[in-house]
Amino acid sequence: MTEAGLDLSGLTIRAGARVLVEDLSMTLPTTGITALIGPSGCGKSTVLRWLAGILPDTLAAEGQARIGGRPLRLPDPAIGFQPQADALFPWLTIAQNAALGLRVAGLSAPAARARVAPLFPAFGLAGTEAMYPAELSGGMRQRAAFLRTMVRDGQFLLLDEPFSALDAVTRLRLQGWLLARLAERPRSVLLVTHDLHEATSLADRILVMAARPGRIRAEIAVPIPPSARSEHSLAPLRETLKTLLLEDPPT
Ligand SMILES: Nc1ncnc2c1ncn2[C@@H]1O[C@H](COP(=O)(O)OP(=O)(O)OP(=O)(O)O)[C@@H](O)[C@H]1O
Repeated sequence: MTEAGLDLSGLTIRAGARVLVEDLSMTLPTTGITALIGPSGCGKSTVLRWLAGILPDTLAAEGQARIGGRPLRLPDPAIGFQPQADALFPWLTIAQNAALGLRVAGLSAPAARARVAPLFPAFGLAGTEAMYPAELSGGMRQRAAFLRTMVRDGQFLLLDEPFSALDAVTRLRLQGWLLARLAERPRSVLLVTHDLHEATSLADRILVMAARPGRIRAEIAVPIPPSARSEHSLAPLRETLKTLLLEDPPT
């Protein structure tokens, strides 16, 4: 791992007497995509929420995390978190939604608006500033959510199933679009997904979680360079992942 990467160790999360996540450790380098996969309910979103500093008070957590050697703050300015689906507020305009993360971080409304305004064209959202989420397509809403997450400039982006609500073509376009944004401004992405095609085609590394309690059961590097990845070349890796996931008994 590079010096300024994120190191998480010994994370245990409990809901009362129930252990949701047990002794989970992982590292994230400063750039690249790490996919986090695992059966439904194994604790993927819970781990992301803890890293983002928004775990509900009803859950108790212990564990250590450091970024480049310094302790992680909860919440930490180096971390950007995007919850499941697009999670835009329907009563706010796209410009207000996009500026929300900066407002929460303490910027005034005019300063936050000034920061997000120039980014609308690069996110394919020019002309949507005064519109409301319901007036946009699913792909545009998702790009607005990305804009809100990425404008905060955290080095580590935690993305919880960012493409799952999109149709297949929009999903492919947006996956390519995300790779282009990361090529412009390299960051480290922790991508939660249920889609093995998505995990194998985008990630450098795949962490497989097991359930009850949630823990990492395998870490698999994707051995094929992105330019050489194809349905055919990735098929054996997908089979390996499918086997690992099916070994976990259903809830
Ligand atoms: N606030 C909470 N209080 C009690 N239990 C919770 C709470 N939040 C999550 N859980 C439980 O923690 C477990 C993990 O949930 P989580 O949403 O993290 O799983 P997941 O792997 O992200 O699932 P999915 O893939 O279906 O989104 C589940 O059993 C869930 O019921």
